[in-house]
Amino acid sequence: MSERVAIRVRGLKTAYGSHVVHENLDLDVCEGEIMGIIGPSGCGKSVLLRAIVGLKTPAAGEVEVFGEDVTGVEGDELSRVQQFWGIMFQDGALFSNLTVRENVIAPLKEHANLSRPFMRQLADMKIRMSGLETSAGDKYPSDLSGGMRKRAALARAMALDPPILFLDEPTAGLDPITAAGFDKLVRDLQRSLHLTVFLVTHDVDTLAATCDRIAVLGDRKVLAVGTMDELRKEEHPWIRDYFGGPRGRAAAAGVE
Ligand SMILES: Nc1ncnc2c1ncn2[C@@H]1O[C@H](COP(=O)(O)OP(=O)(O)OP(=O)(O)O)[C@@H](O)[C@H]1O
Repeated sequence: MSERVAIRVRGLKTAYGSHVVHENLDLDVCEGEIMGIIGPSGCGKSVLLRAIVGLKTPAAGEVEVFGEDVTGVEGDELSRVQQFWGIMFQDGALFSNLTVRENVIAPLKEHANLSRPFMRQLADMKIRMSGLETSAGDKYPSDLSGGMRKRAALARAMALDPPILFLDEPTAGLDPITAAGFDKLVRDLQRSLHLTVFLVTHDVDTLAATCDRIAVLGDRKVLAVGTMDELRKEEHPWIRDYFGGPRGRAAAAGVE
């Protein structure tokens, strides 16, 4: 992890009508780190992700990515800055009428002017990097298991070799063994490609296995940021319950 900030959020406010989700939220994610984002259900983890990647326009505040102001960018400008990141949405959000290969090719078609055979080669490489057989490229999302769909979604998120990955609850709905395999994949890819990863999760095992630091959201802002060991010393009741509960203790024991 470097000291260079990959994602800088300052004074962020987001709202849906009169419902304010974030207010005066600050967060720095350093280049080359996996930052876990946790917090109670409905506290605004996914909305924060959406605000950073331009899918939710902030009511106030700024978002910078690699020093570039990306707040509220639109049109061609949005299309350009979108190449900084790949996103894996909570439900995978694969196009059900396209094969896995065509799903991975979709962002290449949109953002890169490449020949069809080259796009195919690149897509197959990403499919293999995600731990799937090349033959999975011919399958439709409905033909895959939940774990394979997640890998296919990760392959698509990596299609354009983005330096940043946004992962929204990547292990939700997976059995513990499949989830652990996915955690390892994320960690291995992050290390080998020096990715910056913004990872929204409820899964304390995922935090323990993958994250360098963790940001806890609550009360419309970031309550605390730190390593798991640092956060375990926090007095905030939700943080104490999260890390001090049976699951938190079991995850901690697993990494000791
Ligand atoms: N499109 C929308 N319209 C109105 N309100 C929304 C919309 N999207 C999110 N919200 C509200 O914003 C708040 C934060 O939602 P968000 O999905 O970010 O929570 P979360 O922390 O990711 O929750 P979870 O852990 O349950 O996935 C919630 O109160 C939610 O109802």
